[in-house]
Amino acid sequence: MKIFSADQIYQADKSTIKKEGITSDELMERAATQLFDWMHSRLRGTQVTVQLFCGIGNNGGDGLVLARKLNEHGYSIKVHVVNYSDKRSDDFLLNLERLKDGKVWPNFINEESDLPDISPNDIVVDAIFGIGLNRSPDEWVGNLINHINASQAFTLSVDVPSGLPLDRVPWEPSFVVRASYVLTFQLPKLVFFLPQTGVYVNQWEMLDIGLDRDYLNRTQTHFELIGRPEVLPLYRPRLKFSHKGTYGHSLIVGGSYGKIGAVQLACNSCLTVGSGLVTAFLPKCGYDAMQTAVPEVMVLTGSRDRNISGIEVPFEPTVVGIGIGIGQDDDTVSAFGAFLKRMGTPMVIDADGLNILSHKPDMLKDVPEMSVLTPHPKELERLIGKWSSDFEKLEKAKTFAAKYNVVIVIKGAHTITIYNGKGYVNTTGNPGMATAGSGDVLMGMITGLMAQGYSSVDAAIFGVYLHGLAGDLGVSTTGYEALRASTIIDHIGKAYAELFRQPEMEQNENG
Ligand SMILES: NC(=O)C1=CN([C@@H]2O[C@H](COP(=O)(O)OP(=O)(O)OC[C@H]3O[C@@H](n4cnc5c(N)ncnc54)[C@H](O)[C@@H]3O)[C@@H](O)[C@H]2O)[C@@H](O)CC1
Ligand SMILES: Nc1ncnc2c1ncn2[C@@H]1O[C@H](COP(=O)(O)OP(=O)(O)O)[C@@H](O)[C@H]1O
Ligand SMILES: [K+]
Repeated sequence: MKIFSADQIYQADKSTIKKEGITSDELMERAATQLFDWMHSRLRGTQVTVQLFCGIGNNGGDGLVLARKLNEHGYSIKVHVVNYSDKRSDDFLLNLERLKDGKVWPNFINEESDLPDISPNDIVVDAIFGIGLNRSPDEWVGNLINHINASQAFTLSVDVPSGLPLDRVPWEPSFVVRASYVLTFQLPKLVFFLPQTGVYVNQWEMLDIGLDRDYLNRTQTHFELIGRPEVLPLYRPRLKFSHKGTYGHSLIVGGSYGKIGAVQLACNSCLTVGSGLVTAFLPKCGYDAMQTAVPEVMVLTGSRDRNISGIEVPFEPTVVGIGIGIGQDDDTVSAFGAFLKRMGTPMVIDADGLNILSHKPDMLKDVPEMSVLTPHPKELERLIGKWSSDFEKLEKAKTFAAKYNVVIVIKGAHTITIYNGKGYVNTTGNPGMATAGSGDVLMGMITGLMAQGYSSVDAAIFGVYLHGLAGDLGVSTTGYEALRASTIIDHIGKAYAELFRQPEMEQNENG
């Protein structure tokens, strides 16, 4: 699903209004009716006080329409207009009149006003600022936002948490509503998924307000949200008359004394994701452990006991995964550099492989094009330099990926795969996966997918999604703390199955 910018969302609004021949207040009515239906279907008339904080733009207008509908259905409401500007929008003014026609008289909050009491049992509707925010809220508005945050009331934000801009980090982090729930109009917003801005959103949901499909379909975006509908078409089915050669021969190069486990995990996940053959290249000390732990994997060793030197393999691998646990000894670094020079086919490079590239940027020119680099944030920083915000991080990663024609997988909650100026934001995974070795599992999976013929970009996007899904399925049996990297591997098969599971409703309808 595409992730649109604020400007593009305004265009979508305009285009919808023009195409359907409706007025902008009709679109607002439609949007706010969705908000009301969502609340009403959950509250079912419960006598709780709903305090609505409405700005003076269209986000505030949505809040006013919602207030009118709640009032019409007998809910106990208090409406506050946060009077932060004289430039009230037409649809705000129209709906203010309609609210007054229903005998609801809002409380106007100005700079001098006392802050209203909010009980922890109230429901707060936050409709102060929407996607039109373009500078820091004034201090008194920020103080009101702090007051809402301190209330402990359930806070439902309309479209976006107020104070959160769509294209940068907040000017003042404390002047942003911490939303319990965000009901966002139709389209996901990038800020929900970035570490610096996602913290303001606990849960979120999209409400379809019927924006012009043609506009949405034809407009190109810089980011895309990756869910099941996006990964299913990438899946490459196993063919009846295939054999192990059909699914490629992966070479996993890694390990040093005390870090052989990383290679075991990567080889195991590479096999489990479907690579036809897997060979590990290790220092000698890993031989017995590897042969015992994963019998399906073939093992080659270098000449040294405790670390990798001269990487020689007597076959042409379909794809190479390299870097986990290799350390940065001088002879390992030169073996890695020589190997990069020799290999022409795309690789998956992780961990110390990336750290070596950061220390020896000359080697970057030898990285085969279309290789996949899988840094966690620290490794990324070493590679592309420091950034001042998540937005700059993404821009720098895009520039780097374009310069070397590689795919960059920025790991974390909502891993983002960067290629060709675009970012693919993953939706699976959970904090249980913040555990030793889960990155090794991912690198094995991406390698194993490339071995089977997935392109580098598809392997990265599909692999990241499947890895997160396996983690989500794993966590349902172990809980967050006890999830181990091996549990993720144990659930790769179930994750594939889950991709093709019919949703329960469809099953019921069909049977
Ligand atoms: N996108 C859609 O499809 C729809 C959007 N609607 C609503 O419209 C919202 C956008 O409305 P607006 O464009 O009126 O913008 P907002 O309601 O977010 O903000 C109102 C105005 O305040 C001004 N402003 C920005 N930052 C400020 C600050 N720090 N202090 C004081 N004033 C500031 C700006 O001029 C801005 O236009 C959306 O978030 C959504 O809630 C819905 O009504 C209908 C459909
Ligand atoms: N909070 C989180 N939510 C979702 N996924 C996470 C979270 N923390 C880590 N992960 C995932 O776990 C993996 C961790 O990789 P990495 O840091 O390289 O671990 P290691 O080096 O121990 O193998 C990445 O795929 C990352 O996306
Ligand atoms: K809001």
